Amino acid sequence: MSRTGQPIDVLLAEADLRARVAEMGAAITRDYAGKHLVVIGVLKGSFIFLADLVRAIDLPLSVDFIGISSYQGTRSTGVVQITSDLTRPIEGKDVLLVEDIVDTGLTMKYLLENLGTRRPASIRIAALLEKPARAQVKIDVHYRGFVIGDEFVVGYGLDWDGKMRNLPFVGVPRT
Ligand SMILES: O=P(O)(O)OC[C@H]1O[C@H](OP(=O)(O)OP(=O)(O)O)[C@H](O)[C@@H]1O
Ligand code: HPA
Ligand SMILES: [Mg+2]
Repeated sequence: MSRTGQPIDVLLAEADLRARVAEMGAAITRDYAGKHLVVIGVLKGSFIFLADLVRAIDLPLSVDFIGISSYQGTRSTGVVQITSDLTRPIEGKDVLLVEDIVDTGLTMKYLLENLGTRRPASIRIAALLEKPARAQVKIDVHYRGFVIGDEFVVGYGLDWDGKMRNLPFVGVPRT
């Protein structure tokens, strides 16, 4: 395949992603009716999911991003770092944190603790994927796209060493 340089087995096709993101957007629209949401994308992995999800939410909202990094290749270093911070305070705001994947849960644990100290009115997580087999901490994912197995996945924002984020589907590189 030209975008990857190696074969990828499709796990979630474009149509599966589109349908599930529409459902998630509808649920969020219902739950936050009458409120103004602050949608926070966790960079870089969330950027494609976030772009599709916000277009499925029929509410007034703002978007901000926080840059986080902990993975090298296919492994979590366990050390979570903020590489770029939010541009606005979230005190008193209803925050929806948007992630591509909750894997060990360490990134989300760190973010919930860090953002929690900024005193938002509420904070929930929308994650496209959750990998419970690898969880090291319990994270309450309020809006979950798909539960997947223990495989390392790429595409739709998810990378392998910085590459393959631009695949329009979620797949598993053949090893
Ligand atoms: O639950 P965890 O085991 O912490 O893994 C999940 C996090 O790891 C990935 O980000 P990464 O640190 O690779 O940065 P990226 O989003 O820029 O790819 C992914 O996008 C999540 O943010
Ligand atoms: O399965 C994964 N793929 C890409 N990035 C990731 N970050 C945590 N888990 C994954
Ligand atoms: Mg990554």
